[in-house]
Amino acid sequence: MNWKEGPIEGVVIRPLKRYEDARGWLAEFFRQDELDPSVYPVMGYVSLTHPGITRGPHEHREQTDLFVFFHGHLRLYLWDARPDSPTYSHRQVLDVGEAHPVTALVPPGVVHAYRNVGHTPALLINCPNRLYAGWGRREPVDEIRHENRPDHPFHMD
Ligand SMILES: Cc1cn([C@H]2C[C@H](O)[C@@H](COP(=O)(O)OP(=O)(O)O[C@H]3O[C@H](C)C(=O)[C@H](O)[C@H]3O)O2)c(=O)[nH]c1=O
Repeated sequence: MNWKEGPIEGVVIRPLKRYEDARGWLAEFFRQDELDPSVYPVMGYVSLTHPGITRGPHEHREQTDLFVFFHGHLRLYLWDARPDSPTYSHRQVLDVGEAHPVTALVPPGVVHAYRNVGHTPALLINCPNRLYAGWGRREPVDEIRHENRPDHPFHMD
């Protein structure tokens, strides 16, 4: 697969506005009056990733992720693997975290992964619009874990 660097339709990267004062800082990471109802979060989780570790590449069939990158130094990779997308075969790579705090809205079918390229653990918050394993954790997890496919085309340089 020949990936081309370029924007991916439906991916929205927004800088976090940090309200800083002598006590520290505060930043909003989503508001319903700034989101389409179809992607309103229904849950949230936080994960910590150690230096040098990669999470992904993963993909969802129905779920939209709303990632919040705000702590540590992560390199985010996105691949448009949707054959019917006008930006099919586009790839986006961006460094995010403490120095570049952002939210990243990632639609279903956009493959995503991130690597901790810093020297300290990195935190991530995700507020997806689907419950993990459905209501009461009774459904299959909506996730394709490409890292388990030796021949996957989602290479992170
Ligand atoms: C996501 C999630 C995971 N878990 C449990 C399942 C495992 O026992 C453990 C670690 O989960 P996982 O190995 O899926 O974590 P990652 O590899 O970081 O993947 C997560 O972050 C990447 C970026 C993705 O895109 C995945 O969809 C998301 O699962 O937490 C839960 O209990 N609830 C949850 O909402």
